[in-house]
Amino acid sequence: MDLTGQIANFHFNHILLNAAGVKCQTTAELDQVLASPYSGSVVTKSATPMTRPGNPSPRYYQLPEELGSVNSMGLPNEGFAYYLDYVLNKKTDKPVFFSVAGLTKDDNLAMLMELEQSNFNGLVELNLSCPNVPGKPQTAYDFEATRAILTEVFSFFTKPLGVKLPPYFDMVHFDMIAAVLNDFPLAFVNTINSIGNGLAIDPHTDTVVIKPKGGFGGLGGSLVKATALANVRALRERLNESIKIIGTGGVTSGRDVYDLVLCGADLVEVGTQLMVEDTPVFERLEGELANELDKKDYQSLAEIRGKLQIIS
Ligand SMILES: O=C1NC(=O)NC(C(=O)O)N1
Repeated sequence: MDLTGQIANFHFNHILLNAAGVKCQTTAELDQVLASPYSGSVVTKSATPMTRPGNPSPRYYQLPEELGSVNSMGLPNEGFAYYLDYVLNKKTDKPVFFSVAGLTKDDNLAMLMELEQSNFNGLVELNLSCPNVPGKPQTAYDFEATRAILTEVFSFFTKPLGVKLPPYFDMVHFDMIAAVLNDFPLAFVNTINSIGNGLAIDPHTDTVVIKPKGGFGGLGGSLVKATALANVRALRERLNESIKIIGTGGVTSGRDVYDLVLCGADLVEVGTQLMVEDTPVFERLEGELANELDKKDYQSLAEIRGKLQIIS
């Protein structure tokens, strides 16, 4: 059974990997994801130029009844140089994603320039959608700002680059972001980032569940699955076929992986459920995915990729 994926010149023997932010802040975590026989890759925690402690704790909360998670981490990371050192020296035959999330356009441009001039031979993800830095907007909700930064980036960047997008909820917004992205030689888009600024309440104390921003945080896990499917499907229908899609959000079972591929995903990322189960989740999900394909006598993901049927 062929459960592989392809982005640019990179072949992935398995389509599952971590979502940026989960199990990827330290070299030990990155090594553990890469070491899983069922992960196809790893993505680093989104890097800022300098190390960052992030927001005050509690800043991550697992919702009851496996509904999902709320987070306001605030981009805690070891700093750009730490991850560059890791990816330049790590021996692996799996493609690696390097995620950057500068707090300013200049920070993003500086990090991308350093990556461009380095010997890094993986894929780069420009995170335009972190919802958790107080006072900072999710850039990709501003279509002109997104066009402006991509114009500057592609004036010098030649390595495989993708963007991490926030979820959109309006068909016109799908049209507008696709019109921007189709003007650039992107290798991929990764959709969705968490659904920004949700709120959860502890019923025992009548209190919010995380400290930053009065309790407002990004939503992940099963409660975001319908939005993740919609964003993968809408962008697959609108983007040039040269722009591949990483589907992220709402994955807790092999059927969820199958559904994202049905909507057009080339790779699939796991966030909240990886926090819950750790790296054994990759083996469980791939096994369940293979069972789903078996049920319908499919031999490969290629047979179902983008093949979601509508009611005519
Ligand atoms: O892009 C991000 N998305 C999230 O949901 N959380 C992290 C963070 O807060 O660092 N960043």
